[in-house]
Amino acid sequence: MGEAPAFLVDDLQNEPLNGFELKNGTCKTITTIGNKMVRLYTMPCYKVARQSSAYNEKMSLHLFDSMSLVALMMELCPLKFKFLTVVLENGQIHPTVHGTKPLSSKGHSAVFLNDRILILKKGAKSDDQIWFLEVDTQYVRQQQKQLGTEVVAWSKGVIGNAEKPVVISGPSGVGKGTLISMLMKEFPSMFGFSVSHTTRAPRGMEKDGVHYHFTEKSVMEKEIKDGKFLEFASVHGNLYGTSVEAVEVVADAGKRCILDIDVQGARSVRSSSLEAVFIFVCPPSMEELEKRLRDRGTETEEQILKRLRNAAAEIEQGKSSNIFDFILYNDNLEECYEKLKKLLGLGGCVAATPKSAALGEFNLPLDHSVSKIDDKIIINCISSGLEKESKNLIMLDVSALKGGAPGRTRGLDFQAIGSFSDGLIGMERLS
Ligand SMILES: Nc1nc2c(ncn2[C@@H]2O[C@H](COP(=O)(O)OP(=O)(O)O)[C@@H](O)[C@H]2O)c(=O)[nH]1
Ligand SMILES: Nc1ncnc2c1ncn2[C@@H]1O[C@H](COP(=O)(O)OP(=O)(O)O)[C@@H](O)[C@H]1O
Repeated sequence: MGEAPAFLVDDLQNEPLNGFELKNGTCKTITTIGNKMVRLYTMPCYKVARQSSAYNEKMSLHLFDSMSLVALMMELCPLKFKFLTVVLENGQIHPTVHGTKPLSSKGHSAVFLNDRILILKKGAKSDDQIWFLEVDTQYVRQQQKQLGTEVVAWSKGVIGNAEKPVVISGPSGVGKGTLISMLMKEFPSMFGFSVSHTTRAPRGMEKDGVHYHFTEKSVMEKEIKDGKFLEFASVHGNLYGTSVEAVEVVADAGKRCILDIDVQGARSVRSSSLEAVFIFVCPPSMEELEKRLRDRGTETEEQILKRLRNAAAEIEQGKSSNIFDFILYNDNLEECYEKLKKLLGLGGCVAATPKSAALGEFNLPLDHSVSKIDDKIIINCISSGLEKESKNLIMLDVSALKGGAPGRTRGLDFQAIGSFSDGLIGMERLS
């Protein structure tokens, strides 16, 4: 994060170009988005001789196209290449770049989609082929307003949709962790836990990367500034937060994500673009809550008292705010668990199989051309056989995009719509 992207943004008045222009074999893709002109540079077969002795062995001479070149230059010598900056009006600025940028590829095609650019990486693996560079989306505009700088944001494109994540909140000691563990144990292939970051110290049995990502306050604050977090809050004197990646990796694995976060975090998620189911867990009484906290034996007396003080306010907010879709009373554990399953649609004996969010097999060959008709991107894949050249047409539907930067852009759909060779178009060759 924080690097400048591989394009220039010019003032429109300098070169009034409307719409989208993709010049095959030339060095750039030009498009206008909002009040910016975006040029995506491609430099096929650009020769890079490594100067730095530290890298001599690994990469003395390479042929790079734009994306691999850019990826490497940003990593190895970011200051030397001015084209890795955004130019606005008369001045140059380095935009804040959110999201994870694509790694190197053998080339790319780009398609303009009003507020963002769709990038198809050539020869990449099926789960790494489709990327979006957001230039004027709601997320980008929000971030620009907040940060007071130009912002662009990367997100990876994913075929299909993920199931709505489940946000579970409630006071400390109410039984959230216990209920979540039961769910994950009974439905291991269906649910995945969003591993939060926290600045609190690990408890005896807690493992870094499993229960939490234990981190330093200064590190977490920097990552929050870089846009890595979906939400964060100060809870019981420590910083807690859900990284964008923590939720996306669960959905990438085709699982439904469960978030155990406090009421402030739930409120932030509610007002974010992430659609989720919100559940608040209440104790049967404050006395029972205190008993559970004390019996758990993981906190000092001071910490217990702090958690109990915060509990009353949390319960009031949980019940009265319109953040939560459901309120569950955790009196008898088994009964509460059954209710939880029911409201997640798991009431019957057989649990529904989650829809896999993983990418289907979609291999974009090096040789292809791209065109756009409304919300459909038509990719014309050309492959040369022994005797003749054949072409396959793939349609990528971008009409139902969901999510987006700085995480994943979901809701993509693709279909093979035909093939043609010898000038005949159709699913079958006519004889
Ligand atoms: N906002 C927010 N709250 C979190 C996150 N992770 C955990 N929490 C909340 O922080 C509070 C304290 O969590 P923890 O220290 O594990 O204690 P416990 O709830 O007593 O087990 C709980 O209310 C959690 O739901 C997070 O990523 N974001
Ligand atoms: N319904 C229940 N009845 C009695 N004890 C419970 C119940 N639910 C959870 N507990 C116990 O209460 C303690 C706190 O539960 P935990 O899941 O750690 O809470 P939280 O994650 O909300 O802080 C644990 O020792 C757990 O075994």
